[in-house]
Amino acid sequence: MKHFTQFESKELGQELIDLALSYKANPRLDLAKGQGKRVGCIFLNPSLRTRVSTQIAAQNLGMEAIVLNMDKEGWALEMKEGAIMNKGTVEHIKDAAGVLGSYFDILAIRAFPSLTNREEDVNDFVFGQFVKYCGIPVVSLESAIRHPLQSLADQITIREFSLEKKKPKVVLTWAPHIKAIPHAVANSFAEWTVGMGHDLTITHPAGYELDPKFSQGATIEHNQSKALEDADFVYVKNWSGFNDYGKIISTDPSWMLTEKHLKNAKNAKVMHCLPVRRNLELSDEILDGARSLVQKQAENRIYAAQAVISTLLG
Ligand SMILES: NCCC[C@H](NC(=O)CCC(=O)O)C(=O)O
Ligand SMILES: NC(=O)OP(=O)(O)O
Repeated sequence: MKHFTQFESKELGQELIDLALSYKANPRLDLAKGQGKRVGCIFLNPSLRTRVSTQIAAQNLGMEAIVLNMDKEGWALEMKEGAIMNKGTVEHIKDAAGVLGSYFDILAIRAFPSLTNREEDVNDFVFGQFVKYCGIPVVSLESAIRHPLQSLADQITIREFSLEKKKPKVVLTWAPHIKAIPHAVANSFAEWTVGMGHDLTITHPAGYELDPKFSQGATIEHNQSKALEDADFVYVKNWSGFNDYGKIISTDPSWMLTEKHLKNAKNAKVMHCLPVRRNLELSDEILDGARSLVQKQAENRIYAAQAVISTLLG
C-alpha cells in the first residue's frame, strides 16, 4: 500500500480490519514503530472525529502528529497550474505541498468538494494536487469523493456486530438535510461494503442517484420501506444531487429514519458517520436507543487510522 485514498482489495480490507482489531485490544502494541516519525494532518475543512482520532492513532504508534488548519491558519493556496497569482491566492500548491513533503513521513489531507464544479470534484482535483506535489505517502482524511478512513471504521464496526452464521443485509438510506452535502461518505461506504463482499441495497428519492462508479454492485430500491425489510445494518446519510450536481432535490421529512421505519427490521443496527442533524436526518429515539452504533463507529476511527498509518510505515 503506497497511499490510503480508496478501497483497494478485499484482502487488504481484511488485513486492515484484523490489524485495527488487534490495536483495539492493545492500543500500544506497536508503540516503538513510529518513533522519530511525523504525520502532518492538513485540514481545508472542519473536523472533530478525524482530527482527534488520527492524532490519537499516531500517538499510539509512538509517532508525532502535527495539525495544520490550512483553511484558517495557512496561506491561501493556488491550485491551478500556470496561474498568474495577482488575486487572492498567496502560495502555489506546488510549493506548499513540496515543503510539507519535506517536513513529514506521511501527509494526511482533508479536502471537501466545491459541489459547484463536477468535473474538478469527480477527479478529486484539490486532493490530487497535494498527492502530486508532496512526494510522500498520503492518507485521505476525506476528499471530494471518498472518506476511506470512515469506511474502514464502518467495516470494522460491521464485523464486530455481525452474527457469525449469516451474511448481513446492509442498506444505505438517503436522509433529508437543509444543506448541499458531499457524496464522499456515501460513495466510500458503497465502495467498501460491496468490495468486502456484503449485500448492499441503496435507497433514495428519485434524482439522488450516486455516481454509478460507486453504486455499481449494489441493488437500487426507490421504495424505502421495501429496502429496509430484514436489514441488519442501516447506514443513514444525506447527499446532494450528482446528476443535478450539488443540488437539493428533496427535503421530504418522511425519509428521516424513525422506529416506525424499522418495524420489518427488528434486529437492524443503525449507523451514521457523524456529525448528525438530530430529528432532521435521524430521530432522537434511534440515536439514543439500543440500535445505534454511531459511538462505536466513532471509537473505531482511532483503530482504523492506526492500522492505516502502521501499514504505511511498513
Ligand atoms: N466527515 C463527516 C461528514 C462531513 C460532511 N458533513 C457535513 O458537511 C455536515 C454539515 C452540516 O450538517 O451542516 C459530509 O456529510 O460529507
Ligand atoms: N465522521 C467524520 O469524519 O467526522 P469529522 O468530520 O468530525 O471528522
